[in-house]
Amino acid sequence: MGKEAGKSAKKKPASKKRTTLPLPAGVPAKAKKPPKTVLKAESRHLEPLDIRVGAADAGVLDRLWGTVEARRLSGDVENSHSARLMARGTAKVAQKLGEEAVECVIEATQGHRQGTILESADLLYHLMVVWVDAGIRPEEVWAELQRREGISGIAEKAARPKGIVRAAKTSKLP
Ligand SMILES: N=c1c2ncn([C@@H]3O[C@H](COP(=O)(O)OP(=O)(O)OP(=O)(O)O)[C@@H](O)[C@H]3O)c2ncn1[C@@H]1O[C@H](COP(=O)(O)O)[C@@H](O)[C@H]1O
Repeated sequence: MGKEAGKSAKKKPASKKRTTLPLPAGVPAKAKKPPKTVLKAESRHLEPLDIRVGAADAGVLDRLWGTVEARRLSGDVENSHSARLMARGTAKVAQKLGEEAVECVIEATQGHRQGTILESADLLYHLMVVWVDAGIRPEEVWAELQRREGISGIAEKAARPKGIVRAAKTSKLP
């Protein structure tokens, strides 16, 4: 067999992969199908309530912050868990937040709805202790959240100037 004939014999079968041809101007590109995990999350519906909610709303966070701040001012380490925790220093306060976050992650990953609610409450309590310890008022965080309202996370990330992101050594929101 000649050299050329050998080459053609070894020729791979034509790839079944579809090639994408450029679309004519004005024809919108077909939206890419989101990953399965995203579709699964989107298909989830709100479950019946696991906990009796009564008149509870997010205002409870403001009140909790106020209570923890009062405990900080009182310095009553005998009777207050919050005062005792803050007396152990910022590193301990932050460590507790991390631990509660991990516990919340475990419950959520395992799909334990009730456990996720309970761990979320622990997490938010310890977040309030972090804010009080750091001298942060809830309104400061609410204002930052409000500033971000309506800004798509994907669009915001795509719009970040790459050079600045590299210089700041962070990919977090500014
Ligand atoms: N929401 C909470 C809340 N959630 C959890 N915890 C306590 O957080 C602690 C977490 O327990 P852990 O064993 O994980 O932590 P730890 O006892 O510090 O143990 P170590 O990590 O030091 O080993 C428990 O003692 C819980 O009771 C809370 N303690 C208080 N609050 C709220 O804070 C208010 C003020 O509480 P005091 O500061 O205790 O008056 C209360 O009225 C509540 O509204």
